[in-house]
Amino acid sequence: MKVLVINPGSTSTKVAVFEDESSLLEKTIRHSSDELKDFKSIIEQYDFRVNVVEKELNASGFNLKDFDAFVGRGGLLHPIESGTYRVNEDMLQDLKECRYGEHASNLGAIIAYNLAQKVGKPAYIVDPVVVDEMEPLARYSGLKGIERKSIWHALNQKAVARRAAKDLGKRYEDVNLIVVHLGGGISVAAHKKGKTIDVNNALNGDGPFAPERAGGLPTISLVDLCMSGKYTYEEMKKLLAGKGGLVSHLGTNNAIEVEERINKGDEYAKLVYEAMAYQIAKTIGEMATVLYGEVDAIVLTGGIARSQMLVDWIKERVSFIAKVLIYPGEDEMRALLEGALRVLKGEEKEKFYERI
Ligand SMILES: Nc1ncnc2c1ncn2[C@@H]1O[C@H](COP(=O)(O)OP(=O)(O)O)[C@@H](O)[C@H]1O
Ligand SMILES: CCCC(=O)OP(=O)(O)O
Repeated sequence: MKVLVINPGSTSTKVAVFEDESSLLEKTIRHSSDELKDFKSIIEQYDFRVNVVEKELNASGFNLKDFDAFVGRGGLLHPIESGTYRVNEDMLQDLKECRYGEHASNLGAIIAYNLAQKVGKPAYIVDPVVVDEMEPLARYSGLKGIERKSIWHALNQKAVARRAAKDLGKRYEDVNLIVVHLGGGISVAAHKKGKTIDVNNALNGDGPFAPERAGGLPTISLVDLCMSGKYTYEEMKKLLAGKGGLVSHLGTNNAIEVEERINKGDEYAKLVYEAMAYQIAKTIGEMATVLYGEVDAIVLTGGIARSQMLVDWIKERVSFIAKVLIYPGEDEMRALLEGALRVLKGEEKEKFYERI
């Protein structure tokens, strides 16, 4: 069975082809903040991202007719349980309207579906960024009517958490982990015996700043900026998610470039990068309290977990809590494949998304 996997992230588009469990192609195409800056919305990026996918397929001699199924990273829908969902009209409508917000992952289902339609095959998403297992206490903010939301790297966090539990010689359902995904956005989650009971909103809300996200901000200063007349509503949203974090301070979403600058003696770049590590460590500390200090391991994953510099800064501050395990990069492409295969092989029932 041949499956095409499409994973649009905020700083990259990842494309993979699998024949059953074997990988035939895995490509990551990175997008600089400069390259994406002129798109007014995520949906406007559709042609650009599809071209990226088609170019990779053509270059490697694949044809859409070769595929039995298409699977995309799942985007901003209403909160749902973990699983493999068949892409349907209800889902497409919410994603196209960006009813629950804008993020590159909204394009995963749309691209997978449109390519699948051309050859009459099914399209799926697996564990989208809105998988919600938060406990009631975690949902409260200090303002009635504003609820904390579970928007995170659910797909990779779940896959890597299972791998870490296995490496600890235990089942995922028997361990407590704090998992940190270090990507264009950063999510820090408390996994308690197989359920993610709390996580920062990696897109907009709380938690550390990230390569292209502002993270938690002093509220009155934020209100002042919103009311200053300098920015429209749309510009303000883009400032917080897209032009925040490293992009805001250093003009780039590329952590490798930041490290190059630091190695050449850029002191400001070093301060900003270390401040990001500081905020990540602080959020790990918060999640340790969520787990009453009973933490089997802290797990660092995502693209920036490849950075020795950032990992060392985080380790210095959190190693007293639990051992730190590093899984650089991500398992998202294989996790998407496995979710689709479970359904295609009849091992699991496909789920259907309904608009509410
Ligand atoms: N070897 C590396 N050292 C430091 N940072 C890295 C390395 N490889 C990738 N990155 C950074 O990881 C980030 C992207 O992470 P990734 O998980 O692929 O992101 P996303 O899926 O959110 O686009 C970028 O800032 C990129 O520069
Ligand atoms: C929308 C939450 C997940 C996220 O931030 O993904 P990226 O790091 O790919 O932007």
